[in-house]
Amino acid sequence: MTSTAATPVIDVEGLNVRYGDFHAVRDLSFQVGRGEFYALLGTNGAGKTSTLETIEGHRAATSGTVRVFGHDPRDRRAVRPRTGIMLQESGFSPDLTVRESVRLIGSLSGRTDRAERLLDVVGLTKKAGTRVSQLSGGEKRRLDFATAVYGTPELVFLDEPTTGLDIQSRDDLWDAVDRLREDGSTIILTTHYLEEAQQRADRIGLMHRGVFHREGTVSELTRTLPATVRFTLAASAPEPPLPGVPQGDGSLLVETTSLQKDLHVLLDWAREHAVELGDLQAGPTRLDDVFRSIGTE
Ligand SMILES: Nc1ncnc2c1ncn2[C@@H]1O[C@H](COP(=O)(O)OP(=O)(O)OP(=O)(O)O)[C@@H](O)[C@H]1O
Repeated sequence: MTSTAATPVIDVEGLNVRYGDFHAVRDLSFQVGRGEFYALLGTNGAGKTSTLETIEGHRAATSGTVRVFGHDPRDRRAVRPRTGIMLQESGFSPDLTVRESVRLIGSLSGRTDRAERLLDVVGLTKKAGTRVSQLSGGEKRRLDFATAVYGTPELVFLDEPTTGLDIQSRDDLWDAVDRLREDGSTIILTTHYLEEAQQRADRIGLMHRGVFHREGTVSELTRTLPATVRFTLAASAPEPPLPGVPQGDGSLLVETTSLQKDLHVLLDWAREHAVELGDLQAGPTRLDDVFRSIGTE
């Protein structure tokens, strides 16, 4: 889904956040529609946390308007029952058990759910009676997720949700997010694992120094940067049809904005001349490349 619904779940207009003289978020505007998966990404210090804290109702905007479900996010009674938040650092009481933590934090949300269901979702059933102080870092993260999605909130904030999780736990978490989406939840993700956002987000806001460097779907973000084709040629091979830049490892690197067309040209040429393209690799533009381009533009 790429379009925002008529009434956005999140509506940010001309948001500014200042810390004294420092202007951390500058005239930021964006909307997130019902059921969308939106990733807010950016360089260190870009203003993501300042923006999210304002949307979550934890921080007042210096100027501009922020609406969540059409309400001021600091109107906790209107917004909190519809929202689940997985922060980077949890505030669990170390003496409570896993089950007690889910029940306590879940009950504060005003929603209903079953702690056993959530513990099963995050693979903590066997740890239900364990005290939080005895959980590993990854287990605490899974508990964070369980409490954030208690009662299937309409809007879920996931702040670096997979940090510290092993591959199986990551896959399980993303499966659970898929199920939330099937139930219609809107997801806001921040992460430094760009491939997670690239694979899953409907739209991405890429922040740098308080503004959007780019905003749009993954293909809108990557479209303007070239993809790459890399290969080696025998010394006796004729001149290839695409200009390649020799690399230190002896390969040739071709940058292209029409990957499929240029690959055809190259493969047709290789067949025609019976040339072998050694170690052939073709890579689409990735979000990492867009990030790297921030420093060069
Ligand atoms: N309470 C504060 N007082 C003064 N400056 C602050 C405060 N909080 C954040 N800043 C500054 O505002 C800028 C944006 O910070 P913010 O935490 O929103 O960025 P971020 O995009 O979340 O960064 P990161 O990816 O490094 O976590 C940074 O330069 C930061 O130093």
